[in-house]
Amino acid sequence: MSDSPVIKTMRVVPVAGYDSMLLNIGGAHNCYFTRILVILTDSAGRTGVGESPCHASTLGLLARFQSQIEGSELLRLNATIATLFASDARHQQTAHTDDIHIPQMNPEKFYNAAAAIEAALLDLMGQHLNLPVADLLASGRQRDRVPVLGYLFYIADRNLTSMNYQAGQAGGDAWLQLRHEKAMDAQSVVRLAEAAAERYGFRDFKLKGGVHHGEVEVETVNALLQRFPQARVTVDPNASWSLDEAIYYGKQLAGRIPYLEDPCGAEQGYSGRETLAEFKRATGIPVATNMIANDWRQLQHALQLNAIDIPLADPHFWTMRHAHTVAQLCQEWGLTTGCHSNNHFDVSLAMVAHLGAAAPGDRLTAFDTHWIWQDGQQLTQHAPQIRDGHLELPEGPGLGITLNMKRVEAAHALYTSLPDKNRNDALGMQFLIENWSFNAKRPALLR
Ligand SMILES: O=C([O-])C(=O)C[C@H](O)[C@@H](O)C(=O)[O-]
Ligand SMILES: [Mg+2]
Repeated sequence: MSDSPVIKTMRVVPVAGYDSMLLNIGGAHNCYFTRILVILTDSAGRTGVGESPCHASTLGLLARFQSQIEGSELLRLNATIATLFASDARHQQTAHTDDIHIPQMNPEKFYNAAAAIEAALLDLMGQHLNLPVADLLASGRQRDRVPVLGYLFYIADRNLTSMNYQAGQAGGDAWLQLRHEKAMDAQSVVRLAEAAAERYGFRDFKLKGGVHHGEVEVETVNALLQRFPQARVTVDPNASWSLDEAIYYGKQLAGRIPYLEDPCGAEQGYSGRETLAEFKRATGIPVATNMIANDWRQLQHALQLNAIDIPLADPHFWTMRHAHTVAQLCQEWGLTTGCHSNNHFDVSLAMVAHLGAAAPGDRLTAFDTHWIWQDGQQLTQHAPQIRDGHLELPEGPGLGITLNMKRVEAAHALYTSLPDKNRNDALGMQFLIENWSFNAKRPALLR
């Protein structure tokens, strides 16, 4: 394969940006969030990039993989990725998950590392072939824009902390201001949704639950539905409700929401897959998950139990190509394709755009993205755009993005300056509730 470009360098750049004090079952988002960029250069003088969540163990894995990537032939991408999988057999024994802020979950970050490398290789391959990455995924490009939802959070009062949360821009766009301000009740979440809809044109919303008592979160969903009667609104309590509670709240929302996300989880010796199956039978509400079907083995069990309808296959914890395979499976087996997200920069936004653009069929639920909380902090020359409730596929070959190296170096300098580089949502939460600690079965404010 002498005419293949060869990977010359692999640079791993941890980067940081700013976040709002967003509440979830794991606590409060820190004022900083961290990510990893994998930047590859090849012998044709091109640069490819991928992004992943940041964790010390992911950085360790990437350092280990560097010698397998440098010197490899771009056109042997399949073999290169297979070698990574073969070199890390442990990933097959442990369920992986994105939820790095939830302490008991597995810290093994193999998939995060492989996903960032694979995305960077696909970016280079697309540039080499003069094709967008969406055309390299097995179904090829199906659409030029992907429906995305407005991801809403309750926001704690940053003034109660000594942390470096940013203030909004007064007098400008309402979203850019409100996303930094306290929003702890239904009315202020509706105001946030209005501002997000005005800026991005959303017709779908997801409320991050697992924060207040379930009654309050149902009330917030009701308020959103009342304000946006045509919208698809849902809530994700991250399995903090018991099965009984989930059925109780589910029956209140049935018929008015398109699906519920991880309404309950493992309890009393039953797995989350088993309780979700019971929830579905009791309420008839479709179930989405990013907690209990995160690898092929978990997905198989979830489907055998008929526990889920929408596997939210995030390319960062499946890899882009495996997430696309999940989308194909959804298409063939009558499930709905969706995608989970964490905070991210615009390289991840481009990865999600290409995945969504290549997902086959029309049973696609609006994809998650946290980007609206990071909008303005892009690390590329032109970030992909969200307009009219859709994420637009960037133009050009590969991922269609070009890094802004000045911004990347600044984000790396910010990362280097941070005392605590792994995500820890308990820190901010302890300003609100003394000695607060994580409990998988309790919403964050119920202590
Ligand atoms: O759908 C989910 O479970 C998530 O988005 C997990 C995230 O970690 C979310 O809870 C967050 O960022 O606070
Ligand atoms: Mg979720």
